[in-house]
Amino acid sequence: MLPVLPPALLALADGTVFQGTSIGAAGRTVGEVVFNTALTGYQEILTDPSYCRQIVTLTYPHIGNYGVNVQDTEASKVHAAGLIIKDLPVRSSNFRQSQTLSEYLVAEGTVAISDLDTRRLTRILRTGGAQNGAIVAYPVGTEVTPAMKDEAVALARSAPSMAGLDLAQVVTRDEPEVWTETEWKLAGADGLPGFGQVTDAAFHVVAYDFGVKRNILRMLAERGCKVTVVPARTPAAEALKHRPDGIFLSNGPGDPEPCDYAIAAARELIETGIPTFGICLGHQIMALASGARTFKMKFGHHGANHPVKDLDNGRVSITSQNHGFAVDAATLPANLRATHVSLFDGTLQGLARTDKPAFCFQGHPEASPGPHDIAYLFDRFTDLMAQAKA
Ligand SMILES: NC(=O)CC[C@H](N)C(=O)O
Repeated sequence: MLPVLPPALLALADGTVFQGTSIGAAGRTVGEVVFNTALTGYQEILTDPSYCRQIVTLTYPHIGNYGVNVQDTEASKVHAAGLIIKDLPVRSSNFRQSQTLSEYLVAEGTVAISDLDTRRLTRILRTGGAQNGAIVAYPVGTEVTPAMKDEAVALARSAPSMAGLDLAQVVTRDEPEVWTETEWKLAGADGLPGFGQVTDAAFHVVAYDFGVKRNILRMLAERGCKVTVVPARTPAAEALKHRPDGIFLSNGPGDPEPCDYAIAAARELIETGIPTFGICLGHQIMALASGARTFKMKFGHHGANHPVKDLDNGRVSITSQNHGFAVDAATLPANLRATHVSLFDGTLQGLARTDKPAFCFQGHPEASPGPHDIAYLFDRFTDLMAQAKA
């Protein structure tokens, strides 16, 4: 006999209510509901700090097939406000599995819902744009009433709008940390699976943690960087005390515009001429620091198969994406040029300063999860640092 599962509701601020099954922690959650089209990588998505205050709908129907493991986490905890999926397989299997997805969600206190029509939900979000929502998970056997649905809609409407929210301060760290761990390999230097360590670092990078993903730090370390990860509010003068060869501006949640402390630090650091690389929120912060503007997109880009064109050589990369804001191409100052563009909607994907060794990318070259086509941007950063040192 199949187990009786606890009921759950997903309510959207527009009044739409879906009934499904709770597959995570009991309780309630609110956030901006977005959809991600990646086929795999749910653990990396859940733990990506950029999803703070967002409830993620995964459009791929079977989620949980390979459980979760110790290595694939992008941060020390789940950051997504909630998870929405179509179907949780009864069994999961993988040689690295340490928990099932459901066990993990319960342990992390993450409220999640399955067994609802995620295609219908995605169409609502795509047509009307991302909107706030709430998931309410009830105890087994609860009879869901119309009053409970009304209450869930009211909860969805109580969530603040993402526009104007500085969430980098919410997810950043308190103290600096030195990072030396390289990428996970099936067979490392000793022939065993595991992460490596950077030895004899060629470069020292100061990385601003606005919600940094671990794979970014690993890809920097893999390329010979010792990374000092610093809190979001670190003033430029403080960062310079580390005598960095390069400055990295990380990804992160929320609206870039209110992050005035980060914009000011980035402006000052880029001015020094130290090579600077920004990813996602870091790209937006570099653009704002250079005088461009950002705007809130209708439903953003969240997936692992977005084609992006490199305007310098025409090369198209399939990329990982997760952003709800973008830099307005019409506002670029004379010293900021477009280097990459999305082939989905023509929005800006990459920028470079014409007067300083600083560049940035809107998508996720660390691709965790996702394809590695555009990992060359990390090499561009180490090349810039090598040139500056020579
Ligand atoms: N992944 C990110 O860094 C996202 C940046 C920003 N929070 C956005 O939604 O656009």
